Amino acid sequence: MTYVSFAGAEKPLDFVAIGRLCIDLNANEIHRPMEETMTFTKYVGGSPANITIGMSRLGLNTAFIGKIANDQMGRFIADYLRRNNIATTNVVNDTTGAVTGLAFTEIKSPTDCSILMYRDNAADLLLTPSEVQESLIAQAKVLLISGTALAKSPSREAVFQALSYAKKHGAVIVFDLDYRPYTWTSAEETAVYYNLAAEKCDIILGTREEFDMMERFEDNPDHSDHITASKWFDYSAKIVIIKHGKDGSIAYTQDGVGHRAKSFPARVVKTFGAGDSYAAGFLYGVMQGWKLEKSMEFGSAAACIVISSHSCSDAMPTADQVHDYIERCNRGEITAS
Ligand SMILES: Nc1ncnc2c1ncn2[C@@H]1O[C@H](COP(=O)(O)OP(=O)(O)O)[C@@H](O)[C@H]1O
Ligand SMILES: O=C(O)C[C@@H](O)[C@H](O)C(=O)COP(=O)(O)O
Repeated sequence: MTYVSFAGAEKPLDFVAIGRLCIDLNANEIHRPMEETMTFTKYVGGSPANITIGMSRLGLNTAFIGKIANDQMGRFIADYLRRNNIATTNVVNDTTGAVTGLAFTEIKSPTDCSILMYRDNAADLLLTPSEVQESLIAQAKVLLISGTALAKSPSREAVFQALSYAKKHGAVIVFDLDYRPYTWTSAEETAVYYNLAAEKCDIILGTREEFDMMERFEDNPDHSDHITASKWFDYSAKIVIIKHGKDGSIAYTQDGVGHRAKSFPARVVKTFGAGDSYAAGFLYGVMQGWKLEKSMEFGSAAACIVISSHSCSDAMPTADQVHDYIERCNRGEITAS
């Protein structure tokens, strides 16, 4: 059964995301704390950027809407996007001297990872509503928004502007909750804006903890996934996915059915990047018209490939790599670390 309908060939662009374009600096010396880490490898980062890179690797026609610093880091990001066939016509250069957000990652063990973010005066949060190109969104089958871009004005208003263009032109709207507490000033403000945005979205993806944050004004004492998902079907949602890390994920649909996916075994290097690769793999599957379970399985396998690698963006797999991973797991050739 198809739960979401995507526009056909009349829309030339499969996927556009709005939000942050940043730099990941991933620790080279793994299995030690940040204090003892001396060298890092630079990659393009930022959750919506990673998802877009993932969609492009999977063969979809993609574009990005964002703002980059007018410096070497900004140029590195724009160049990387172009080399990955992501249209940058709506990637705007900052003119105020803002900088590129940095994410230093600490890899203490395969299960104990953290991120140290440098986000003061970050260019991505300065995108304005008037810089969002309606003509680009009009061509897109899917618009993906990410919660972190709602943390501050004017990026917050830019996202709401993009949402109204997407509604006007019939794009399927995907919300990856992508909650990063350090970007926000208060838990109340966070919940208010997340809920306002989620009302407008067709597909909502988040972890149990992210949905808990949104439910701070509501009654869900047992953290029930079913209760969480049900609320959104009174608005625009067709699919609500709650991710549970290694324990898999569950997708609810408007008919009240919960579709479950287990995770695959993985030789985990680090845990971050799982959600972004899962989102790319899942959305790719749904856009191919696959059943939800198969799309979720594909996302789960894509996640395993990324968490078994050093980077997030650069490790995003092709469709052949994901299919191959699933086959190898089914043959029992891959076991968990
Ligand atoms: N340790 C793991 N082993 C195998 N798969 C994992 C592991 N952690 C996450 N995944 C896969 O990635 C998906 C998303 O991971 P999750 O940690 O829930 O999201 P996020 O990275 O957004 O916090 C999971 O549903 C699962 O399929
Ligand atoms: O989103 C960021 O700014 C950092 C990412 O590039 C980073 O690699 C990461 O945290 C990925 O997050 P996840 O997929 O939600 O685990």
